[in-house]
Amino acid sequence: MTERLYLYDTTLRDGQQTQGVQFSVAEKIQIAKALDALGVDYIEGGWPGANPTDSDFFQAKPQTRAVFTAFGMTKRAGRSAENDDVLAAVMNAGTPAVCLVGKTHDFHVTTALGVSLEDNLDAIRDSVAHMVAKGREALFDAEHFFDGWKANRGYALDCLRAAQAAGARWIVLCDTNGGTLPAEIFAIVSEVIAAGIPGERLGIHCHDDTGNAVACSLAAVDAGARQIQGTLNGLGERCGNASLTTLIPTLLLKEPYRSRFVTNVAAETLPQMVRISRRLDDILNRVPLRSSPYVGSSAFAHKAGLHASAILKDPATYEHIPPEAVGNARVIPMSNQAGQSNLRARLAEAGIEVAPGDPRLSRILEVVKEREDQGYAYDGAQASFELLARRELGLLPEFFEVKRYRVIVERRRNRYDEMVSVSEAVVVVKIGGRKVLSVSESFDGDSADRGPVNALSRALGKDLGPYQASIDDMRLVDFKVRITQGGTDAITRVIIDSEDGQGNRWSTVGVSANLIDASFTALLDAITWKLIRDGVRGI
Ligand SMILES: CC(=O)SCCNC(=O)CCNC(=O)[C@H](O)C(C)(C)COP(=O)(O)OP(=O)(O)OC[C@H]1O[C@@H](n2cnc3c(N)ncnc32)[C@H](O)[C@@H]1OP(=O)(O)O
Ligand SMILES: CC(=O)C(=O)O
Repeated sequence: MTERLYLYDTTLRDGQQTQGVQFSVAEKIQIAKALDALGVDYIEGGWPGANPTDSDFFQAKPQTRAVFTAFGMTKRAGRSAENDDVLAAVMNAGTPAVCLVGKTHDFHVTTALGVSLEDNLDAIRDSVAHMVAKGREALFDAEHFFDGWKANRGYALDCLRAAQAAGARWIVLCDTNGGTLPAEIFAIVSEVIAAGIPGERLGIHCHDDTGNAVACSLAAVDAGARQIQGTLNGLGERCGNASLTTLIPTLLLKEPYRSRFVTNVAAETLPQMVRISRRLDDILNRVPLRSSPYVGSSAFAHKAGLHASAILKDPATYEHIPPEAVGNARVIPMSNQAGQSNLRARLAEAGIEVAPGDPRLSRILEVVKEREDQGYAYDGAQASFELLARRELGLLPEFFEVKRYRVIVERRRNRYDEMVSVSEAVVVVKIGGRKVLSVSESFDGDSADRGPVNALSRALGKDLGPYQASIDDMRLVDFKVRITQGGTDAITRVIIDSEDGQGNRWSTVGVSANLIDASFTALLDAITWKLIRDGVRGI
């Protein structure tokens, strides 16, 4: 028989405690809607009263199927729950559920709160009873529970019992400092259940300080807890919380969870995981983590020749699930780890069929390996790889020839008498028999200079005659620089990501001892690849 497992999302509260993350009200609304579509049971929206954004968000929150939850802390000593203004702001948000964090580690009660152990028990009892009396579903986040258990298990348990007796629907065991390991979590949750707090009322809230938040959450479920708290992409204080982006596919696809439990997340929603994860990164303006389980762009990337060879025979040889199950895609990148199998797969993706054993395949592999030895990296720059292969196969048309280019960077005063930098680029290309000179400044008068590479990109893309229509919707979206060897022989590798109006995105690479030359090579590849993709004919 299957058992119900509840998912509680705290992206909008603990996720907002991530260093560098600050959601606006509009962003919180977008994320709440995405979480609701995903099917989590609870959405913790923030701490009303703690800051204007959270207060405004609770006023503007969307209608959701998920139970909307406001977060706060137990009442402070010396006043009743009824008269605590911080708690009143939380209750005034009017949510059907309220989650209050309270101390369960004796050391924190005496040191952080500076109150007696009995006063803290009163605060838990009184605050939970207050929520229940107001008709709210009450959750109690037992802060530092695992450390508290190890220091004084009798007291930690008394805190849970106080919340239980006052009517808390859920008692959530928090590994607040994130230092507890999975086996210990399993043992302690088992002992808590044996001590009389039923698993159907227990939740788990883990932090990832040892990289084990997901494993710890699963260990708590193995021991009997029936609610998991987590965040999208594992956002959260310090190293983050248990990632729901990892947990949800695990619970739905992996045994014993798949057969034992049912969650509110429908199997049909699973292929949305990559989209939801990337949407959050977009909102945060973060580059998605390639190595994220299930949803990262490398989660199904098969770089090594042995892997790629077997994958082409049967993907199950090196994949734990089909990538489509979570909305991801298989990638077989080219690099110096590759063999002919990677190469043929990549060429086929680019629409180039080459027969097995064709001697040109070995030649392309040799060139890739030689160039990677010089500092190129093709596994993150597939468009440059395709151009290299086409060149060796005689399939690269000539579009234009770069005769020369120049960039200057000048510091000068603007009209407000402020010192500003101005980058100016000149590019001369020959298209057919015609020479074209283009000049561009990456400065619009008053605002900040956008740099020499931006100026070069604008000059190169300014007038390419017959090709202009194809490149007009191109834009440079990311620029990464890496020094591949230090000292006076330093080599610079530049990777440029470009995008067009149809949302296609491609990466190109350039390498040189000179940053500008490396950038120019990558820019040139970006334009050439776009012309090829658009089926433009050469001169
Ligand atoms: C484990 C977690 O992550 S819980 C979530 C934590 N989240 C946050 O802290 C973000 C939102 N917090 C805030 O905006 C502010 O801290 C506020 C508005 C809640 C409080 O601000 P301030 O009144 O200025 O207090 P400050 O932040 O300096 O300190 C927290 C106070 O709460 C007390 N406190 C901490 N936990 C609890 C608790 N569970 N119950 C009652 N009081 C508590 C502390 O002892 C401290 O009191 P003190 O000032 O008398 O020493
Ligand atoms: C409540 C919470 O966020 C914690 O204890 O980590």
